[in-house]
Amino acid sequence: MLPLLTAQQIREADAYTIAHEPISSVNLMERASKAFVSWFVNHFPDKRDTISVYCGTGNNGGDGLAIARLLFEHDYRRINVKIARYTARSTADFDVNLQRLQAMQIPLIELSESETLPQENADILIDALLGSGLNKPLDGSFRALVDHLNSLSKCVVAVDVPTGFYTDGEVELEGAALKSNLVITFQQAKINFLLPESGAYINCWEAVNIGLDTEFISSLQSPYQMVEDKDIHGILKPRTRFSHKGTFGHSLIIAGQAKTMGAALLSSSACVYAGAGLTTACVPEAGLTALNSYQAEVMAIVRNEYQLPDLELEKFKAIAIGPGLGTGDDALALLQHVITDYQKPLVIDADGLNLLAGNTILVNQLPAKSIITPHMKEFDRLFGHHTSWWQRLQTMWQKASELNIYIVLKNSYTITGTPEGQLYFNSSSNAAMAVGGMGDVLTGVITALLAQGYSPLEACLAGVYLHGRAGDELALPDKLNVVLPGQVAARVPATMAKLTQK
Ligand SMILES: NC(=O)C1=CN([C@@H]2O[C@H](COP(=O)(O)OP(=O)(O)OC[C@H]3O[C@@H](n4cnc5c(N)ncnc54)[C@H](OP(=O)(O)O)[C@@H]3O)[C@@H](O)[C@H]2O)[C@@H](O)CC1
Ligand SMILES: [K+]
Repeated sequence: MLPLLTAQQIREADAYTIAHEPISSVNLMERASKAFVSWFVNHFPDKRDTISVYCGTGNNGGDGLAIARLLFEHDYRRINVKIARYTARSTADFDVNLQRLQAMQIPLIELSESETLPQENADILIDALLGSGLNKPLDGSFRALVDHLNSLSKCVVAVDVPTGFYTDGEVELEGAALKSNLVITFQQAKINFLLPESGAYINCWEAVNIGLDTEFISSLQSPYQMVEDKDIHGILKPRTRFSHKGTFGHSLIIAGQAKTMGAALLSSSACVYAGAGLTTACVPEAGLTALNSYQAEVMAIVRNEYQLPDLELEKFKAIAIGPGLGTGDDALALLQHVITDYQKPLVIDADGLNLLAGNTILVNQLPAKSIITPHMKEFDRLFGHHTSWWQRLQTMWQKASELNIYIVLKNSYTITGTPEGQLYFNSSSNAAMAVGGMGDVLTGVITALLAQGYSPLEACLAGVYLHGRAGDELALPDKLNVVLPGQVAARVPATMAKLTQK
């Protein structure tokens, strides 16, 4: 796991590395700038590009000055530097790098508050105005400069953080930040890069290693963690010889109505592909033919709207309820039945969540360690309206612990909130997976992992990662625009095989 740090913790990690490696802060700045430049030259190999480096007078600006010098040394000769001298203060490392730069043949101008904004003819703008030191929304000259640069629609590459963008805490929707095509960020992703609001400012980001002390970073108490490939390798176990269908558990998926059988088919099929020993789907009679022809491996319990089916709940190792279930009285009665009579963690998705919304009594009765898998709207229906994703994180943190459940909030970087107060960001998946039915597949995968004896936390982390990674393997090599949920389900066994190879 990679702990994700707040701006304050990043400063602590910088200071710790400087004191204990030891390395001088100006040399750490040089190392960070070199890491930026190595990535930059690979992405922008054309040395005839004209480049303007915009620098503030803090350490982010110091990086910008070092980057300009290093790029010049890499034979990028059509480079110029513009320093926004909007305050009399500058950092010592900025001053050192200004002296180093002045010894070179690089055109440099200083912008003062009263000056009109500069003409800009460069192809690429490097943004080193402000970084993680941002402590108030942009206004005055910085705001005017950022608005001006945004209006030019140039290719912007930000150093560490786009100017004006908060790395953690609420992203002000009205606030201005410099929109960047690429952010080359130091050491690790910043928390807000992983929240949807960043989409308006950051097209893509890349973290480059600058050698901050990783042991110290791991020792910092951060509720925010990034799940990596190696973590899932550590969770998923290969199947052993002499295992049989009983080894991998019997799961029950309660889903579908006549018109929404697709959700039941996708979730139960994904459960089969993700390795449950046996899968039974509880569906209406109208869906039986579809179920039998779509996925022969799934058994059925037929239900009608007038009486509760005899489910024999205790014989199932894992139960999921909700995909396409509807929100009628019969669905509510079923949900009440499984919540009150099943003694193990449940997986609840889609209409199961819509039924829970506003039903505080039922929410409070959820079996301990149950897993709910809302998307943003379902989350808000359950826990109230939120105006930002940062707020949602705080609610998730609070509710997961209060209700003793796992909350899997689906998004580009799906977040799993735990009763212990951790928030895990998933690192797989891609935009081609934004298709209806993808969540039903995730429900099936998580349920299958529970049935196989993985703990609820393992089932959430591995299920979410596996699902996203299967989608990546399908979409990324050919840059596909769309992958279908059924394809993702069918891909899961191959992805799982890779993640269980030691
Ligand atoms: N530390 C290290 O070892 C390493 C750090 N590195 C680099 O340092 C960067 C962080 O540098 P930094 O802390 O100097 O802050 P930076 O972002 O340059 O801002 C400068 C000053 O601007 C001010 N300010 C804030 N908000 C403002 C606003 N809205 N409008 C106007 N002014 C505003 C505020 O000063 P204040 O106004 O509070 O006096 C702030 O201090 C980091 O992103 C990375 O690039 C790397 O080299 C690796 C090693
Ligand atoms: K910046």
